[in-house]
Amino acid sequence: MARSLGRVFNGFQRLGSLSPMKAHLSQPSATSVAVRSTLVRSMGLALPSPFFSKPRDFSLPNSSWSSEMKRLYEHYNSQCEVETEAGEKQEGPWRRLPSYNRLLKYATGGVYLSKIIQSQARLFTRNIKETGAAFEYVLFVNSEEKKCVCIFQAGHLLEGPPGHVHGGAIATMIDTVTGTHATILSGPVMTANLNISYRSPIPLGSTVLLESTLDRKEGRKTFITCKVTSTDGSKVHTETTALFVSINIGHLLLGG
Ligand SMILES: CCCCC/C=C\C/C=C\C/C=C\C/C=C\CCCC(=O)SCCNC(=O)CCNC(=O)[C@H](O)C(C)(C)COP(=O)(O)OP(=O)(O)OC[C@H]1O[C@@H](n2cnc3c(N)ncnc32)[C@H](O)[C@@H]1OP(=O)(O)O
Repeated sequence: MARSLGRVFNGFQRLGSLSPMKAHLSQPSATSVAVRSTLVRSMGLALPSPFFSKPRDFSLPNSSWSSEMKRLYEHYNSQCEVETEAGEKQEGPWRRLPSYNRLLKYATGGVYLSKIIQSQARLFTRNIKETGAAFEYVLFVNSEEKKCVCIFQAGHLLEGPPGHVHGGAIATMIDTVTGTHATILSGPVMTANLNISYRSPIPLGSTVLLESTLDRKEGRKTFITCKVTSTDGSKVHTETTALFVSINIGHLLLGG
């Protein structure tokens, strides 16, 4: 079981460090086949087959996305693959992270894992089916700069103060972005501390940017900072420092 979960996190880390072009399009060297099959097993990146249905990737554009959300998506997505002077395509500085409503649902594994699969659990930010109603977001990672950006459109079900986004929903997105970033940087982690300063309210329905940056690593501890701003950067909504502690995944699930 722990080994299966390890594969999930390894797949996640590889998404942060390997080119999707390399993983999916290059000649099938032994390494790329191994990487690809790990990703397929652990992250549900399966190709259509009679035996598996393809999971929904929630981070792709849908009709609820505002023009600003789409514009920013295109801005980062266009930097995931760039063209050389010779006209060849190669990986760019950014990579889009796919997003599913269950981290473990598409992993294979032993008896203990199948019990988890049978449960009704869903990722908190991806459990509302109506598009645009709650958390619409997409993450891009820049391994070179050790940065992660998230374009987030807050739907009408996230209301806190009238007409504005609930502070807990904002914290959820900060935890999601910094937690994902820390996992890419350090493997399996748990949030130990989130320290959020709320500077200005976020209007409901608006699109904002979350920028997560590695501050430093000290042993098992990964320190990350995160800023939420308006999309033009002129308004700061929140400033956060976050601490993630590396864990043994088997220890977490067995409660030992
Ligand atoms: C299934 C895996 C879960 C992780 C998932 C994360 C990301 C997944 C990635 C992608 C998936 C997609 C989306 C993800 C979405 C959201 C991510 C959400 C992540 C969470 O939402 S997760 C839930 C909330 N989270 C908790 O439920 C944690 C409860 N907690 C504990 O489980 C323990 O508390 C733990 C493990 C944190 C540490 O326990 P431990 O026994 O392993 O280590 P220990 O206590 O010895 O601390 C070691 C060193 O950290 C320092 N330290 C510890 N805590 C500190 C604090 N608060 N402030 C300052 N320093 C602290 C110590 O001072 C020491 O420092 P030093 O070594 O220098 O002495």
